Amino acid sequence: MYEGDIASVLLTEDEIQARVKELAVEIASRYPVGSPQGDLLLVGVLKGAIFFMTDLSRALPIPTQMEFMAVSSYGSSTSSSGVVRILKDLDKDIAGRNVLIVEDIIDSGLTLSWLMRNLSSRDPASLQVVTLLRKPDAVRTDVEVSMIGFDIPNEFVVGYGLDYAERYRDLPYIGTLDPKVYEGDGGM
Ligand SMILES: O=P(O)(O)OC[C@H]1O[C@H](OP(=O)(O)OP(=O)(O)O)[C@H](O)[C@@H]1O
Ligand code: HPA
Ligand SMILES: [Mg+2]
Repeated sequence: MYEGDIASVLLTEDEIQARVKELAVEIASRYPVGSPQGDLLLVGVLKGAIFFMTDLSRALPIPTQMEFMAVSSYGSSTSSSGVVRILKDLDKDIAGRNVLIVEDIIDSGLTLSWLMRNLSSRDPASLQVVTLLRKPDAVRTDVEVSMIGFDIPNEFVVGYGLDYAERYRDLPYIGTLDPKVYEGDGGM
């Protein structure tokens, strides 16, 4: 599939699945069952986090509830537009809840810092973040990320939910995209 478009496999399906299980254990240790704030509320950031969210929630040994928010800042580019747009907001009020943002990747960190500001203004009891991937540039932003699956090099990656112009999300692994695919789009 996508013959010739993937330059290299960065994380195999097995590596991703093993790390998701470790993250689930880490998350469960932070949220005691039976808290007065109710079940942990996972907020998945669409569309990129779709597979991470569904795999993580099923690996978690504690009861969780799910909400989704859709935001976009990349569109058909390999660099952030710098403008975060809400395409779909949460359905429920998160005031007084323990909220865990589930992200696929923190790259420039712009989306997450915007999300943290937006969600903390809704008065959750607690607000933490788990991301599957983080790139080095994100370290320069001031957002505190509680749990990280993998730190990866500064290359545009696709697969396991991550897209380029809406393609490649359906790959079960994460790979780097051959630059010939995005040459001329003005991105990285
Ligand atoms: O740290 P940043 O530089 O802000 O990049 C990270 C964000 O960018 C991607 O979303 P995108 O805007 O591509 O929307 P998508 O999830 O629907 O693909 C990704 O899924 C993160 O949410
Ligand atoms: O490397 C990336 N790949 C796909 N989507 C992204 N959104 C931010 N960084 C990336
Ligand atoms: Mg995208």
